[in-house]
Amino acid sequence: MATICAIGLMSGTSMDGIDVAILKTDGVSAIEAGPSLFVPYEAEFRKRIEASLETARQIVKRQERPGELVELEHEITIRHARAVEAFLSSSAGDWGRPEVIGFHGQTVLHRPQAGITVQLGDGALLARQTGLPVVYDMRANDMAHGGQGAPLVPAYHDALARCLPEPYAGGFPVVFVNIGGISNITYVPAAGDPIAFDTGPGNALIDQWVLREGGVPFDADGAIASEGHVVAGVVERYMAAPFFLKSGPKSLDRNDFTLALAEGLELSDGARTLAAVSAKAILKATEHMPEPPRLWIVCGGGRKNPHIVGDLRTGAEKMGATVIVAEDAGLDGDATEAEAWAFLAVRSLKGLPLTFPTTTGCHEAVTGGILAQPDKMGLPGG
Ligand SMILES: Nc1ncnc2c1ncn2[C@@H]1O[C@H](COP(=O)(O)OP(=O)(O)OP(=O)(O)O)[C@@H](O)[C@H]1O
Ligand SMILES: CC(=O)N[C@H]1[C@@H]2OC[C@@H](O2)[C@@H](O)[C@@H]1O[C@H](C)C(=O)O
Repeated sequence: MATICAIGLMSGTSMDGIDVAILKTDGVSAIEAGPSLFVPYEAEFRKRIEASLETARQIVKRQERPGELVELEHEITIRHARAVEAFLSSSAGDWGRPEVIGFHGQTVLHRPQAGITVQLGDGALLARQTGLPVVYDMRANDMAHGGQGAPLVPAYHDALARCLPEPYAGGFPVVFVNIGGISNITYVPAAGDPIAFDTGPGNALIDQWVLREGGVPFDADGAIASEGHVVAGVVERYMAAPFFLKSGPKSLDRNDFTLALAEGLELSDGARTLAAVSAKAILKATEHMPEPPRLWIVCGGGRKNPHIVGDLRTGAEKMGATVIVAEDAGLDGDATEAEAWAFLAVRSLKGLPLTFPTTTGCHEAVTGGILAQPDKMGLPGG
């Protein structure tokens, strides 16, 4: 199958900025990842997005944009356009001529039970601004087919798991863990569709905690947590949530877990305890896997928190597994999600499924996304 050069854009639940990546892929097994770029949001803008989550709770129909959401969507889109511009004027510009952009946007509401998921991002505007075709709104069709609308990265994780370098090649079952604001896993068996679901809070609670208690946006390299101890009772209270008993498919809204159960802890104990919660939530996912995984590959910003990774490694090794970070397998753990959006855009153009009954609970494997051309709009392939 022909390969296509695609840009992927992700602004995740951590709301810390825009990840940009570029990929040459056939959307199936050929994957050549190029450079990537992270364009951070300044604290003020992150606060605006965070505040908008409250406003977004009023949304009943997913096209609605109450209050400040109209302006915010415009600004988020323009910021993505500038990010693409900056990316293409760097060395990435010489890497390949992009034929399409996969645009995630910013999730401000995700209520799978009510069949609604809202990502702020105006694909048509991005196409006009960049002069490139844009595939966006990739979660909606999955939901329209009975799926959770998340996670979508599994199709990419599955493809990556099938082309791992030595000594990791063929070590199935492989589990990819993405520790973003929320964490999610993809279980890749030797044969058959991947199994995926959100596993619980990733960095979002830690970020909220250290911002509120310590005035910093995240616990860089787990330094704050290094001064603290795990308060086991608090971990247990978080782990008592009914969410953990459910098997997949399941997905979370950023606000499904809050700091309420950590109230009263001292700053460093809170950071350490919430890191323990993140790791425990990921390990808990093994109860919903057909077999214990042999290899865990950790992606996302949380792989830089040594407490989350350390606790995960301790628990996984007890189950006979090896835990590595994306870089150990020659991958870029900061860019995996953005690369995934490039990969999914190519799949969308080719009419290939983005999601499967085992990843989101959709009734059948379905494609998705809307294609916006710089000068017209239509469905991919149309
Ligand atoms: N050096 C670091 N040490 C500890 N944590 C870090 C470090 N760098 C980033 N992080 C954490 O990673 C988070 C960003 O992760 P990531 O970019 O994977 O999130 P995201 O794109 O919002 O993901 P998702 O959509 O999966 O929720 C930051 O908010 C921070 O908590
Ligand atoms: C609705 C939404 O934006 N969900 C995000 C979020 O962040 C992590 C987890 O929760 C995952 O379900 C998803 O993102 C990744 C990229 C996904 O769809 O695979």
